[in-house]
Amino acid sequence: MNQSKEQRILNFVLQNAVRGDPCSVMDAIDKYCSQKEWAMNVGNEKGLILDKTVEEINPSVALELGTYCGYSAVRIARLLKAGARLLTVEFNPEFAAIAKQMIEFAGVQDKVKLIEGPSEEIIPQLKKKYEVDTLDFVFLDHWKDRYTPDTILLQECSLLRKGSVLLADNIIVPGAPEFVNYIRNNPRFQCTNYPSHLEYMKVQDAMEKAVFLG
Ligand SMILES: O=C(NCCCCc1cc2ccncc2s1)c1cc(-c2ccc(F)cc2)cc(O)c1O
Ligand SMILES: [Mg+2]
Repeated sequence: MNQSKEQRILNFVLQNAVRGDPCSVMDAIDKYCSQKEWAMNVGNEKGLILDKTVEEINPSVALELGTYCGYSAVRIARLLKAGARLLTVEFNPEFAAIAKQMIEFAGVQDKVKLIEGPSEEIIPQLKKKYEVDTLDFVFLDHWKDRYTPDTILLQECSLLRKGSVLLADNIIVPGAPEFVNYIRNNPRFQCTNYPSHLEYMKVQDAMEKAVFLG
């Protein structure tokens, strides 16, 4: 049975990166996906915006929606302080299996909890089942038409507190126009747009940061 693209990405990492070295894992994925096969990792350019946001917040509890191969989970987890944790949610079992191996190879598995399932099911479980009080940081990188309903769901589940930061990928491509409209017109959020480019391409993209005002 021929391999999936995601399996080929993982194999390239296993053969070209250094076990326990998150940066070598990120570099290997970026090298493969820019030279061999495009894939929807956040990439290095938007990854730097993600890094700066995470470093600014220094979150104790972070949530990622849309794990894919684990590139941004590794990227976020490498910056977390001792005792801090990332919960990352993936819907696709094949992707989750790849991401699990990627996260373990990078050596950040102690900081990352990979949860398999749809975001609308997992979010309401975060408090009781995953012992979350509130979220300091949320990275939205899953289905673009789920950004708005899941942002509403996070509020309904009292998972945001004054100062919680949302960062959304793909504001231009594939685009999340309904989310941009919702979040920029919502007085409970303070928004900032970060122009960038689609991963591995010379195509305009952007990220949107939204700080919850409580
Ligand atoms: O769809 C994208 N990302 C979401 C994948 C959906 C996976 C999900 C995770 C999950 C977890 C929990 N509940 C439900 C879900 S659904 C995505 C697509 C492109 C792109 C850009 C140009 C193209 F020509 C073609 C694709 C670029 C990107 O950076 C992306 O993030
Ligand atoms: Mg994305």
